[in-house]
Formats: sequence, structure tokens, C-alpha cells
Amino acid sequence: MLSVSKEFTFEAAHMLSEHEGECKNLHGHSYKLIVEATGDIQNGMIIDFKDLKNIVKETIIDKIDHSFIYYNSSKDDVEHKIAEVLKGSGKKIFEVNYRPTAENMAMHFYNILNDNLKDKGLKVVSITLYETQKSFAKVVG
Ligand SMILES: Nc1nc2c(c(=O)[nH]1)N=C([C@H](O)[C@H](O)COP(=O)(O)OP(=O)(O)OP(=O)(O)O)CN2
Ligand SMILES: [Zn+2]
Repeated sequence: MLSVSKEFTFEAAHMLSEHEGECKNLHGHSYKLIVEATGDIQNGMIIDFKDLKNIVKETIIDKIDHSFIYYNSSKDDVEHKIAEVLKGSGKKIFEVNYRPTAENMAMHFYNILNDNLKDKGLKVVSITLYETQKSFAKVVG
């Protein structure tokens, strides 16, 4: 199978309130997202890398970069208070209905991109999301 991939980076903060270790604290990551897509070849390309970049930027990166990833059904009141303060002062929040682990975020990004690329006759082969240099989650479609 022939595919194309593009890498993206973004910075974001989150907290894993249920985590028993350090990750229950508010902290940030320099995330790396790798998007792999496939489809028929037209003019020698599955999709122009520039077009793939624009889709991923518009649907994900621009919304999440330098944000607080806020789990809106968190059982942790502190998380809601942080989000409230940030929202109240016009700071950037990326609101989700799941605990923002690498696994859940990778699944969310897979669904967003699959929906968007479908219109162009393309399919997401895999989404890889690095949370740290050594830890990542991967979804294979
Ligand atoms: N399966 C998962 N485990 C953990 C996740 C996750 O999303 N999925 N996330 C975290 C924390 O967000 C944490 O910030 C990252 O954890 P970790 O890889 O342990 O980070 P370290 O930099 O400490 O890694 P080392 O390899 O030990 O340096 C926790 N777990
Ligand atoms: Zn983390």
C-alpha cells in the first residue's frame, strides 16, 4: 500500500486528574502528531502535502496549539475552575468530552481527519501522537 505522511507539532497543557502519579498535576507537552493517509493517485500524488497540511492545521493544530485541553466532564473541580478562569480572561481552551490521554486524543484526531479526508476520496491509515519523546499512541484505521 502506498501512503503519504506528514508530521505536526503543537504545545498544550492538560491534567490527568485520576492519575496516581505526577500526571494529575497541570502540566504541558510538546506533542508530535503524524498523519498517514492513502487514496488513489492523481497527477502522481495521493494528496498534495500542502493540502494535507492545511486540513490538519485548520481542523486540529490551530485549535489546540498553546491551549489548555479541558475535559468538560472531569470529576476534578480544580479542572473546571482552571477552565473557567482561562475562559473568563479570553485564554485558549480545547474542550473535549474525554480524559485527554494520548490514546483518546489520537482516536479523536483520527475521527476528525477521517471525516474530512473522506470528502476527498482519501482514508486515514494511521494517526500517531507522541506525548513525550518516548511515549506515543497509535491508531491504525
Ligand atoms: N497510556 C498512557 N499513559 C500515560 C499517559 C497517556 O496519555 N497514556 N499520559 C501520562 C502523562 O500525561 C505524562 O505526562 C506522560 O507520561 P510519561 O511518558 O510517563 O512521561 P515521562 O516524561 O515521565 O516519561 P519517561 O519515559 O519516564 O521519561 C502518563 N501515562
Ligand atoms: Zn501529560
